[in-house]
Amino acid sequence: MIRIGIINVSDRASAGVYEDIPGKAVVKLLTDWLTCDWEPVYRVIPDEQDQLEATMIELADAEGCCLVVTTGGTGPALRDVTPEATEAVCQKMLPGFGELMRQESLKYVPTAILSRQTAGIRNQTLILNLPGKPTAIGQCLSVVFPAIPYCIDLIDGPFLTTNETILKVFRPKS
Ligand SMILES: Nc1ncnc2c1ncn2[C@@H]1O[C@H](COP(=O)(O)OP(=O)(O)OP(=O)(O)O)[C@@H](O)[C@H]1O
Ligand SMILES: Nc1nc2c(c(=O)[nH]1)N[C@H]1C(S)=C(S)[C@@H](COP(=O)(O)O)O[C@H]1N2
Repeated sequence: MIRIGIINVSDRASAGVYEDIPGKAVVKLLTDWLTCDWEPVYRVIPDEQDQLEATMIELADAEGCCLVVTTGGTGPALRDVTPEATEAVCQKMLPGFGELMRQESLKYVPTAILSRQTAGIRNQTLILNLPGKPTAIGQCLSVVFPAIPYCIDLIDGPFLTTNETILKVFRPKS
């Protein structure tokens, strides 16, 4: 079974102050888009770098997720450490993901440039950061997702398929 990790990184959501809306939004989008069998491995944790790194490692190495999507903690605030945690656990960074998501987000908010969201590879797992704003989830994920299945092919992960009438993926012809 294909497994995809979702980590909602938020002090307030993890404390139950508000609902983990961004994490649930990721699950909903993937459910709508993916036609292959998959299951979410879901976590809600505070903005603590040690805990975030440990959770990313757990989902990648122990839970076998081919993709781990984080929400929140990408901004300039003191407690925002998601990109640092991502860099710490990845062997390779893929800065194009952050560049494209910021470019897309700028169509909606001038504060898009405040997100340091990035992506990287840990062994056979792609780790991708999204901002915590619930409205940012679809805006960011839909613009980068067309490249994600091929990225996972390149790290010898499972073959992801989508409903092409909703979201078309791109795989270069060999
Ligand atoms: N579940 C949610 N419901 C409503 N708004 C949310 C939710 N999650 C995030 N947000 C909004 O997105 C912003 C950024 O999310 P993020 O999770 O990074 O929050 P934050 O301000 O760093 O604080 P916290 O870590 O306590 O969530 C929040 O300030 C809030 O406005
Ligand atoms: N698409 C989109 N991107 C966005 C936003 C948004 O509302 N929509 N908010 C921005 C703001 S205000 C901040 S501070 C940064 C970081 O958010 P985070 O700390 O929740 O990850 O994301 C930015 N990117």
